[in-house]
This record gives sequence, C-alpha cells and structure tokens, in this order.
Amino acid sequence: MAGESNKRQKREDHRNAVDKKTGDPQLPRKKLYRQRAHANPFSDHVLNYPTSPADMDWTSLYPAFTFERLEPQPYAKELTAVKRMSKNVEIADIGCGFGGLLFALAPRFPDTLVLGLEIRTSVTEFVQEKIRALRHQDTVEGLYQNVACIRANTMKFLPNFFVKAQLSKIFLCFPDPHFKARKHKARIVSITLNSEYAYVLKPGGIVYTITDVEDLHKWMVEHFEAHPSFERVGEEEQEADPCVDVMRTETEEGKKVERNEGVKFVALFKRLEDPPWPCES
Ligand SMILES: C[S@@+](CC[C@H](N)C(=O)[O-])C[C@H]1O[C@@H](n2cnc3c(N)ncnc32)[C@H](O)[C@@H]1O
Repeated sequence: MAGESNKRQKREDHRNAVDKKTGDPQLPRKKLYRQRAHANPFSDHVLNYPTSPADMDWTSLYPAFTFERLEPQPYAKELTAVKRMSKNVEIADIGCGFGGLLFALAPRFPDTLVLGLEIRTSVTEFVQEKIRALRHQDTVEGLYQNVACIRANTMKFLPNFFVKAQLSKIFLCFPDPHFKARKHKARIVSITLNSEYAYVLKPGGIVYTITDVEDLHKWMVEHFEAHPSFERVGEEEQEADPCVDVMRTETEEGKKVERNEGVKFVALFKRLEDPPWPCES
C-alpha cells in the first residue's frame, strides 16, 4: 500500500513537472504506471459507463471536435448553450494497453476520432497522461486532438458506448490468450462478443486481429468465420491495408514479439451487410 501511494506521488510530481527547455508537460514514464498483467473481466470493477450511448459525454475527451449551440431545455424558458460533438468516434482499439497503436493511428487519421478502451486503471491513466502531454506539445498541427482513452470493460459494456453501425474499424491487438480451456470464456473473441462487434460496426467496417499465439489466432478465425455477419478479408486486401503494418510494428506487444523474433498472426474480418428481413424482400 505504501508502495502504491509512493508511486502515485511520483506520478503526481512527474505530471506537475515541466520540460525545462520548452515549458511543456513531460511525457509520462511507463515504469510509474506498470500494473499486474491481467485484470479479471468478470470482476465487478468500479467502472464509470453510460447507461446508453446517448448519455456518454465525449466533449471533454475531444474538446477540439466540439461546438456550442443554443438548445431548449426541459422546464426552462430560455435556450441554453450546450456543447455538442462535430464527429463521432469511428476507430476503437479494444484493450489498448499503453497505447502504441493509438499514438501511431491518430496522426495518420487526423480527421477521425480514435478511442482506446482499457480495463486496467494505471495503464489507462498512462495513455491519458501521454495524450495530455502530446496535445500540449503539438499546438501547431493540432495532432492528437483526435485520440482519447477511457477505462472500460468492453466484454461487459461495449454497446453502452457506441450506437449501431457507428464504428468503421475495431482493433483487437494481442488480446490476452487465456491459455487454459476453462479460461477460454474470458477471451475477447466469442460468438456472443462477435455479435456485439457486428452491432457497433458499420457494413464494410473491419475487425483487425493480431496475436503471437497460434492457438488464439485459430480460435479468432474460427469464431469470426462462424459468425454470419463477418467474412475473412483475403490476403491481398489485408496486406494492402496500411493499418496492418501499423498494427504489426507500433503496438507494444508487436514490438516485444519483434525483439524476441516471434511470429505474428494477422486476420481481418469484414462486417457484411445484413440480409433483408423476409418482409422487405
Ligand atoms: C496483452 S495486452 C495488449 C495491449 C495492446 N493491444 C498491444 O498490442 O500492445 C491486452 C490488453 O487488453 C486489456 N484487456 C483485457 N481484457 C479487457 C477488457 N475486457 N476490456 C478492456 N481491456 C481489456 C488488458 O488490460 C491489456 O492491457
């Protein structure tokens, strides 16, 4: 406990310290935010999440993508100035860890809102601190205004954040493998969860997966191929997608596998159009 409060104090000191030359906030140090590798997705964590996407306030996460307008309010005679978003989140990195992919994608898609969702508290805080520092450093091009990170257990609450067909890309990079058969239910890919990914993805949208665990790769392929809303993207189209290279090289886990000369298994799945209801055909 003393160790944790000591670490918290060090983080606070580092957060308040500025770069002596530029006066900018310093980038956070990973070593102050390290946390046990696995968080149990079935635990009752104390999490903040909206009861529905309409209740989610994105304006504080992406202030550069907001505007104000006057709107009527219940029981008020006067119109009130309300902040609204000019864009919605379109790219989600599920289990973003320390955010390597987010920081690589954000400048490549400067007009698209990118969101990391991460279950571990300290790791989420690291990404949020890094975003704060990078935004402060880059006042000329306005980079990193389009990236944010929230603490969330996506296995439980993904549809609380996104409306139907909101997202164009979902990344599942190096998800926890949960090797033992009795732990497979904790995997981030399953028939049930794939239905949630299908719900929040727009037709033509892509789920990107990468892992160094062959058994998990086969599991992900098997579960997405078995799902009627997805089809696997062919090798040629996969390799032509610039996000694939980013996912291979910029994720923290991808870099680790590279250092250990390990193998990376990639598979992409396209969200298909829903078939017409019988009464529509
Ligand atoms: C092995 S790490 C991969 C991190 C990052 N994607 C990368 O490739 O470097 C898996 C991450 O998923 C997070 N995670 C696991 N289950 C989750 C859940 N249900 N909701 C959100 N994040 C989760 C873990 O905390 C961990 O940071």
